[in-house]
Amino acid sequence: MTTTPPEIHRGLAGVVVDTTAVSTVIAETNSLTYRGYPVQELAARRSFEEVAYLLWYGDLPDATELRAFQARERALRPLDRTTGDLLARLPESCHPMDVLRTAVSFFGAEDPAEDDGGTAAHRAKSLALLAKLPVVVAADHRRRRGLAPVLPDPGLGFAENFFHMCFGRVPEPEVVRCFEISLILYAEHSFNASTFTARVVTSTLSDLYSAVTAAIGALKGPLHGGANEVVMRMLAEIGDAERADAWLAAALADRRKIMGFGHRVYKHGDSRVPVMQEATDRLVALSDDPGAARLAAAHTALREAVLRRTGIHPNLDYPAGLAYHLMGFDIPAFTPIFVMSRITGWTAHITEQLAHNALIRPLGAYNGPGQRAVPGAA
Ligand SMILES: CC(=O)SCCNC(=O)CCNC(=O)[C@H](O)C(C)(C)COP(=O)(O)OP(=O)(O)OC[C@H]1O[C@@H](n2cnc3c(N)ncnc32)[C@H](O)[C@@H]1OP(=O)(O)O
Ligand SMILES: O=C([O-])CC(=O)C(=O)O
Repeated sequence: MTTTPPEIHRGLAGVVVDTTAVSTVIAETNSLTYRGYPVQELAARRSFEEVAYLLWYGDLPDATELRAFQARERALRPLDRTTGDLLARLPESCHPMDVLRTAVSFFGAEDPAEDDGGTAAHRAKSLALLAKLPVVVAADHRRRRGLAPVLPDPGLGFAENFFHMCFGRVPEPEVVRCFEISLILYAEHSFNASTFTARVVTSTLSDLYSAVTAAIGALKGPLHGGANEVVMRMLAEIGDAERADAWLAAALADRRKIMGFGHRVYKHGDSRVPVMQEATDRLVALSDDPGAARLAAAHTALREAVLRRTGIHPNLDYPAGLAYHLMGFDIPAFTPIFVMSRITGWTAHITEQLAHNALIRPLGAYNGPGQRAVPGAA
């Protein structure tokens, strides 16, 4: 009897695995909406806190709802002593994403309601993670510079407070706004690899912390969120616009992937790039660092060269990588900043998965040796 071989979808490319009401990515029109709102309009008119509320509750908050939401987020920021001590013991040789992954796992171990999968419990845990993750990232950023942590300031908004905790000061409002735009653009992107990871873990009825811990692990990889760090290392290596094309030619000849370019869904440009690129251009114009214009020129030259030689467009990590450098953050903090934002999308999907759960368990087509006897067996 002959059987038809199963159709294989490596990397689940093009496979629709479920419905979602959180966001939609329409590759044909390069568009992205969160709960129906175009992300470009949210980035132009709304705060990151409003976008977090939108992703979790399905609609934008009114003024009273926003005030209450902000007050709760600000009150949840401080870390307890045990968490601070644990994180301070991690080796500085580990990547800051390892620190975040450990922190979330520890938050779960400490939470007596860890296994409470109710919507109210999920919302409380999601908000606590939104509030606390920036404190972990900032303390780790300072530790690597040999500096003591700066406590969160409940008088400051989410984006301003992060600068305050990293640098002990808040930069000019335009810089804070560019940062906030990056957080809004990074917040959610449908069934990307890290969100899907969170949904897979949730589908076994495991807890929210386990799902987020796994999602952090997935985001760390350079084919996903880790690319924003590689973008900046690549630009530093290229240095000057004149070297971009030769650098690219050598990288392509080595069959290396150019980080910050290409996308599984968008094949004609990432819907978020124009907004982020504009924000990055504003940062270059604001910068008094003489190196900023040189790096920006190399950034443009590489983008043009990649498009000319391969036809591949940049993704969000390409402008965001340069933007975070211009804001003063150290490269290893770039992907953790992505986590501070994507925690909103991940947790919205975890809640959605749980509300209509089906265990995620695909099939594999076996291509190993045929059945054989174990040596020594009768
Ligand atoms: C926020 C985000 O997570 S956005 C994504 C961030 N990741 C990156 O920037 C990493 C670099 N990019 C890539 O590796 C890829 O574009 C991915 C993984 C993001 C998507 O890739 P896929 O949809 O799986 O496409 P795939 O990797 O098969 O690429 C198709 C072809 O384009 C080429 N290609 C795609 N992206 C790149 C790139 N960045 N540099 C060089 N070539 C590339 C591939 O080599 C492949 O060529 P081939 O058909 O001759 O083998
Ligand atoms: O959608 C993807 O595959 C990756 C991405 O851009 C994101 O997660 O923001």
